[in-house]
Amino acid sequence: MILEVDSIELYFKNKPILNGVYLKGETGKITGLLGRNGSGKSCLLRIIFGDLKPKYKLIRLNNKPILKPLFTTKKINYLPQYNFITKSLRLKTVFQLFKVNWFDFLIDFENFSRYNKTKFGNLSGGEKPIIEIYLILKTPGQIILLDEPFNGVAPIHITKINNLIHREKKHKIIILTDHRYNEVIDVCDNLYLVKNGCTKLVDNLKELEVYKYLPKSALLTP
Ligand SMILES: Nc1ncnc2c1ncn2[C@@H]1O[C@H](COP(=O)(O)OP(=O)(O)OP(=O)(O)O)[C@@H](O)[C@H]1O
Repeated sequence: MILEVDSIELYFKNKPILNGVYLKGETGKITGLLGRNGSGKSCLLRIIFGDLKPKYKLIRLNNKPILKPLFTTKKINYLPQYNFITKSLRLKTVFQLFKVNWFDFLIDFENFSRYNKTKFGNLSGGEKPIIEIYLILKTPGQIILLDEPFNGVAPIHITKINNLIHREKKHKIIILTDHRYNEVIDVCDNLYLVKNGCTKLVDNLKELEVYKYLPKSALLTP
């Protein structure tokens, strides 16, 4: 499946945020969005999900225009920047509600086994997104949007999440954004830079410095 987002124009009051954005995601590929704070990455994900209505947008799936919000089609799962799981629910109940296997989760994240009766709200700031990312990736849906999945997550768990994303991408379109650019570069097949309201497909990582998203010499040398 191919998802294309085209000609997005978004304003808040009269302030232009996005203007002429194009983005493409494909099954089997992970697409990354990089950009400075406030460049419009989260807005773009919300426009794709369908809960933010821009002045103009074109969204196509396999070349066919999609006119209703994608979230109404059950094809798409979205990880927002805020925690979306009810704090008072115990983890085992959360997994039951999402119809995701708790014991499969423990194969990847064995140190959560002690938490099966713990309430979601009692997890640490970095543990909560691990649960939410896992559920978003494992719930049926062919398009996955992840807004800052690595935020607050320890490096060892980022590696596990990246492995999981790699496994899931075989039958999904995955689009993610995060400021941990090394991790984004590492996991993504395609990268876009969001700048001045537009997207630029990044052909060469050096462009991230040229377009002043990264300071000079920030890229890790092999
Ligand atoms: N509901 C809103 N009303 C007015 N302005 C908004 C609203 N939501 C977002 N904005 C503005 O739109 C711009 C883009 O916001 P967005 O959250 O998409 O940025 P971002 O690239 O995701 O930033 P960050 O990397 O800091 O999360 C910002 O200038 C923000 O202040």
